[in-house]
Amino acid sequence: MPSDILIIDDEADIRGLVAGILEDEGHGTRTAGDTDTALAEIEKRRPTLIFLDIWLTGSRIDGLTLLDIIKGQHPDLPVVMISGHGNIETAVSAIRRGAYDYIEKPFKADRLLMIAERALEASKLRREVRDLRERAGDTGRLVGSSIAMSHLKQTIERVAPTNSRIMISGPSGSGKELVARAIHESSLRMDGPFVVLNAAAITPDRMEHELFGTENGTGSARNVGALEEAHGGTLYLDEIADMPRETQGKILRVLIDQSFQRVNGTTKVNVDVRIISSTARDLEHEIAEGSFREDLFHRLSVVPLRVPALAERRDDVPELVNHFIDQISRSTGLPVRTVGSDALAVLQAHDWPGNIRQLRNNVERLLILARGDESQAISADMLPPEIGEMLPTTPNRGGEHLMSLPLRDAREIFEREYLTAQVNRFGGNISRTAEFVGMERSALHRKLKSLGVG
Ligand SMILES: Nc1ncnc2c1ncn2[C@@H]1O[C@H](COP(=O)(O)OP(=O)(O)OP(=O)(O)O)[C@@H](O)[C@H]1O
Repeated sequence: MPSDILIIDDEADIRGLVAGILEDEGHGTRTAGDTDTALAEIEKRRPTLIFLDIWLTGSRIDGLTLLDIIKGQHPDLPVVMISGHGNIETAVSAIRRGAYDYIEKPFKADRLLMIAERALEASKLRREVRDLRERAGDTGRLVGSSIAMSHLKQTIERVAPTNSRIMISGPSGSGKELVARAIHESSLRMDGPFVVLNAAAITPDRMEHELFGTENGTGSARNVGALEEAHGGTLYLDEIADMPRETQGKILRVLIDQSFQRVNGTTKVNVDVRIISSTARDLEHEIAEGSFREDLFHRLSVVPLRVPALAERRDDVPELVNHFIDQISRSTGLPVRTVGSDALAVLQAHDWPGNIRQLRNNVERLLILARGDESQAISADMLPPEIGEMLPTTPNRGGEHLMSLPLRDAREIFEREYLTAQVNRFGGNISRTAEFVGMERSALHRKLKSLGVG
């Protein structure tokens, strides 16, 4: 993105000089000779960097007051003060008030460019860190207050500080990795690394390289493996059932010895790592089949923890939907939409075989594809067909969904639609209709009257 630098100085030749130097290096510039023009320029579009003269003769307010206003409105916008020889102290106090740096007149072109580039880089990094923090903090939060979820959160709090090995089981996409992260975040190792090794995504011949690292024969690591990287923290072994049997034996040795050797290595590497494993498969079955070592299972599964499928905690669906809408719109810039109660009812009734991951993907798709006015709630008829079609709908009611109505109202709508269609089908002949639908003629008459049909 091109930079857009605003230069605020009461002296036209200084403004011209600074703008010239910056433009020669490809920066975009704007200038302002007084504080009101400056505020108007900032209002027009937020610049990426500001050079601000401390002494502004002929302006309504002085440079420092303008700095306070800018920092109040745009705390992340870097401001570099331009100071004369006599007011270095003021420049220093400006830094205390939030300025990024100051440059003293007369200045060399190199120094001006260096300060500008450093300020732009620092502000870019700050923005990136904030985005990452926001995203990390957000994805790390376990959303849901259903009984099943509250239970899970309580268990996490209890087991997190204990350091014991945990085996998390649960269907794919149910949140096992998020649970492992939550355990790490509330453990005494929270300042250490959280390393993920997904056994399902690594070919058996690469597994030991990834887990133990490699050595070049001289005793030092060529590649550091996941175990070594996780020293002082937590190693999350995702889909542990996919570990080759031979590697299982080696992991068992690590658990017993608290040390291992790198591939092609001679040195003994000592590590202090807490292992959390996960499985979407039934490990007892894998053990019976002979594909998973029972002794390793018992070592890894000191505390077994089960993450329920989304279908077992449908109460969480509305909260999750709103959480994902916020999260997705923040990271993609898509507008935040509300979801109507009819659509929520359908989402809640769906079985979600792909669990929370599938729900999240559908929310994302909804936000991208949702038609209509942004301020209008997303209704049931906007849902992807495979979600909505599994449930009864009322085709002639403009998208209103039966699932959003109490039984009495839903039944009335259904009866009206059904009987109207049957009466039409028999050309208005009530006797034939009554015979087909299995009612007495007189009872059908009364029914049609009460429903306002005919
Ligand atoms: N309780 C929750 N609150 C908020 N987001 C959640 C929750 N559970 C899961 N998610 C989100 O759902 C997605 C899938 O979760 P995760 O990767 O933890 O599932 P998993 O069970 O480890 O999946 P897999 O079995 O495929 O490895 C992620 O985007 C995660 O952030």
